Amino acid sequence: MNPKQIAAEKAVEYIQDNMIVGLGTGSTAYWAIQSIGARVKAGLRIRAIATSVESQNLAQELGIPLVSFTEIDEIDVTIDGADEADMNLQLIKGGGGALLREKIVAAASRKLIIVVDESKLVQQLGRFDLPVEVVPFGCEMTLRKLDRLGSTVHFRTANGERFLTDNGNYIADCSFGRIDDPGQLQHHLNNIPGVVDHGLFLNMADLVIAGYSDGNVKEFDRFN
Ligand SMILES: O=C(CO)[C@H](O)[C@H](O)COP(=O)(O)O
Repeated sequence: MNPKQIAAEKAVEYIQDNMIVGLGTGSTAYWAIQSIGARVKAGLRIRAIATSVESQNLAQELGIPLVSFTEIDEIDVTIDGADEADMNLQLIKGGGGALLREKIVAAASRKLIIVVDESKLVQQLGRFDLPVEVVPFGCEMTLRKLDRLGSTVHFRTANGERFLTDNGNYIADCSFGRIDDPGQLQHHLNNIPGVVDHGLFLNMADLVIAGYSDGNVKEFDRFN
């Protein structure tokens, strides 16, 4: 079994009948959705809310009942991936471009479980370029402001075009190098008009579950 699948299947053990479940996005969350789908088929009764069109489509294909925020105001548990997780459970997310919906869902969740393979565990955030979602209007100006924060920035592309998020925005991938003070960077990013949100998920994760290539799985919580 691959390490992403090992971590994802461990996380799905936390799901119980009658829960509202947040479905993450990406190749690790994919395995969690597959495993939830199998449990639903076997009789598990849950309702889910997806963080992207891609995950929503997959959930529908697997027969997982979906809800929207008009019907609920709290999510019991969300299982999502990450691009980096440090030992304080601070994260970089957004490699798949779904960071805005992921953050809305994470912020509405009583428990956020992050599933990764061992390569995502880092001493310090910053090796992975930080994805920042920006509104198309004035985006060149917004890019300059991101650049002035000390990053090397470029717009993400897909098939030769600027990548568009599910919300119709662009992603600026920002290389800051080692991020010594994620809280301060978050503060600066939140103050740039045109920045919708960014991939720093600080003090949000309750548990990180890491899968290893030797078949092991480890759980890290806030107090490790
Ligand atoms: O934040 C994300 C999508 O926006 C993903 O969770 C993150 O990029 C990890 O993806 P993967 O599990 O495919 O490595």
